[in-house]
Amino acid sequence: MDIWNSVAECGDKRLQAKFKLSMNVIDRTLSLYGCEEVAFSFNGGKDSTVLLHLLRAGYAVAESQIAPPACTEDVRSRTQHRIRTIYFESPDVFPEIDSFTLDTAKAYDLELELIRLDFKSGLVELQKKRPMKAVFLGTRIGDPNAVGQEQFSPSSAGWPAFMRVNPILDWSYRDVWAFLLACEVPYCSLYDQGYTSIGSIHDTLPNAALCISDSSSDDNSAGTAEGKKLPAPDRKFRPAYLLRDGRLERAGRLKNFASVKVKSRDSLRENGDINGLNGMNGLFAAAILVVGDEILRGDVDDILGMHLSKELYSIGWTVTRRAVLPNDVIMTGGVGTMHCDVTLAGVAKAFGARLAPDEELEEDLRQHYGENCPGDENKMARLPEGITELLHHKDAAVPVIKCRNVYVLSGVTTSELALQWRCLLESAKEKDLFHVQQPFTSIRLRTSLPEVELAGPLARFDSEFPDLTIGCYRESCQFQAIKGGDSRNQGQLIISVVGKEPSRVNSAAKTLANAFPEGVFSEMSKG
Ligand SMILES: Cc1cc2nc3c(=O)[nH]c(=O)nc-3n(C[C@H](O)[C@H](O)[C@H](O)COP(=O)(O)O)c2cc1C
Ligand SMILES: Nc1ncnc2c1ncn2[C@@H]1O[C@H](COP(=O)(O)OP(=O)(O)OP(=O)(O)O)[C@@H](O)[C@H]1O
Ligand SMILES: [Mg+2]
Repeated sequence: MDIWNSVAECGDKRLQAKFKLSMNVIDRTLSLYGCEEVAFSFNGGKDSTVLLHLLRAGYAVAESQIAPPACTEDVRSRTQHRIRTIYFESPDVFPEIDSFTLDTAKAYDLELELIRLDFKSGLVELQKKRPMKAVFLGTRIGDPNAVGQEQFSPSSAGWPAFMRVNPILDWSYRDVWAFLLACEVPYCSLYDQGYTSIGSIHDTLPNAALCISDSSSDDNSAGTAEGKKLPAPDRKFRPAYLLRDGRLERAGRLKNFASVKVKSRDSLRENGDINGLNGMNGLFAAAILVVGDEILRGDVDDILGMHLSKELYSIGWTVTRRAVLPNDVIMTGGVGTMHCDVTLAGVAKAFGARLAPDEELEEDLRQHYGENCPGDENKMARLPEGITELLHHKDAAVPVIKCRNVYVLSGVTTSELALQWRCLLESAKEKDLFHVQQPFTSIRLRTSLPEVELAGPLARFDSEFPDLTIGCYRESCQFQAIKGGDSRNQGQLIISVVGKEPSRVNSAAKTLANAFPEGVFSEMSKG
């Protein structure tokens, strides 16, 4: 069956959506540059195999001008252009990959150019001999060299000039296999032997998560590449399409096993490693960003922000800032149906990451919303690439989204927020994300004394108890104003003494009370 029909009939909506977008990229490229001035970079890997078949389908339509599904690849064989294909040969490549590439080129009548130079020098030579305006690549998000790339990315500075076109940039590991299996196209035999991403013979092994004889890999939905045992040569492996957790795709690449680095203080800070940093300097501080025009307008109180402040305070963390931001403060992306799309775009921008579809969150949202999921085109499930972890909890319908040291909570009522907070704390404990600290303790004293009488003694206590935070504010200015009084001199003063050591807090409160006649202060109830 041809590609268009196979995808149309596979019943996989997500794959169909990805396919549509990719075909659009291919169509735009061919319209822009023409078949003559583009090339396909093919190396026999699974990603470039997917791309090959997308290109076959795309060229067929572009050249025949017959709309799918009437236009099949058979029609293409009667059209003029063979797909110009470049393959950089290397002595370090697996023989299976090499022969699959050559056999496939023959089977689909590709116009193959073999290059025996490194990528850069090879491309320089190619541009001299027969220039290309654009090159199709099977780069996908998550590939080390995908960072910063879009579907259309000009070649980097120092490289010959051409457009890198990445039609399957947003495809997940699962999408790749769904496509190859649905279209029943041949792929390199190594993938049936447990290889999930193929580099050179020196850096690639079958994926330990697919090892049959290793009991630790029976459930490959969890765990990371680092720390997994190297597979012994006599072990048997399941095929690549059975890897359930796409995040383990590169677990068989040797660089992964060697990459347990000693973290420097700078790298911890750069990566927002809150555990590491806090552990070193003893500062447990958080900032809260609340997004909502209605709060800025004064229509709604920032109840959620207050709630979170109290929760953080109750686990011994200091809140250094609580900022309320307008919904449109973040200008990149955020075209989804939910305001949290905007928030995540902001987080991505702050960390210099791009938003990419996340199949795990897509699945969560699908389960939560069922058929009514507004994230039809994966818009709601776009997460900052490479820095995001989803924290699932059995009691919460949607996970907390962790982007390095930023936690995105989506609760919109205090009870939803309270539930998410509890789930977050439990996940934090289980995964050792951040530490619950000794809680703060506080005493609040109310007085009718005028400010001038209090100012001197308070300043002295402040320096006498440097480990405590001593504050003073007027009670309920808002209340006075509503009643129509002059709020400046009305309402009692509240003195708050806050610290971690209850004995110190008590002692400060007593010292203060003793400095004035009896009965001047009354202690307020907690809360
Ligand atoms: C057709 C083609 C174009 C490339 N263009 C660039 C480029 O513009 N900038 C760059 O840094 N690397 C470029 N590369 C190199 C790749 O980003 C990457 O280094 C390469 O795929 C090697 O991956 P590996 O080291 O995992 O084998 C290009 C590679 C190919 C095949
Ligand atoms: N030797 C090569 N010759 C031509 N193109 C290449 C070569 N190596 C990489 N590429 C291009 O870079 C893309 C990304 O390579 P990558 O290794 O990530 O994917 P893949 O080889 O297709 O699949 P896998 O991840 O399973 O190895 C390829 O799809 C291909 O377009
Ligand atoms: Mg590869």
